[in-house]
Amino acid sequence: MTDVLTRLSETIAARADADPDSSHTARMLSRGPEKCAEKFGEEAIEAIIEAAKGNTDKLTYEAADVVYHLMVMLTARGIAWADVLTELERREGTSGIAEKASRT
Ligand SMILES: N=c1c2ncn([C@@H]3O[C@H](COP(=O)(O)OP(=O)(O)OP(=O)(O)O)[C@@H](O)[C@H]3O)c2ncn1[C@@H]1O[C@H](COP(=O)(O)O)[C@@H](O)[C@H]1O
Repeated sequence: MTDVLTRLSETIAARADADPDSSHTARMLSRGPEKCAEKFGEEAIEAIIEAAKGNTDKLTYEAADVVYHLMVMLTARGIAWADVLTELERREGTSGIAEKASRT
């Protein structure tokens, strides 16, 4: 059984050729990668505001918007969700503190 994020990434990829009048994803992708990046930034700021306020219900809702728009932005730049998962897997088990120390 595929997880919801993988299913969502597949839906977004499939919407690339869809009608922008009936698909929000197709509309975003038709506007180009810069607009997709701008929209991701707007959604991230909305999530930041709710996090700062401590409004947990709204933060959960905004977080879902952020994830969706992150995936749309990645798709607009031709990056597969599977590649992001591969990068996360590569990092698994490595502390961020240890990783940062190894850079210096
Ligand atoms: N997860 C989402 C999702 N999250 C948010 N949104 C849409 O993102 C839009 C954000 O609204 P805003 O008012 O902020 O932005 P906007 O209407 O584009 O306005 P502008 O910023 O362009 O002026 C809304 O229309 C939301 O419905 C999403 N649209 C689609 N999905 C998923 O994508 C699938 C495919 O959707 P379609 O591509 O629309 O078929 C759906 O089945 C869902 O699983």
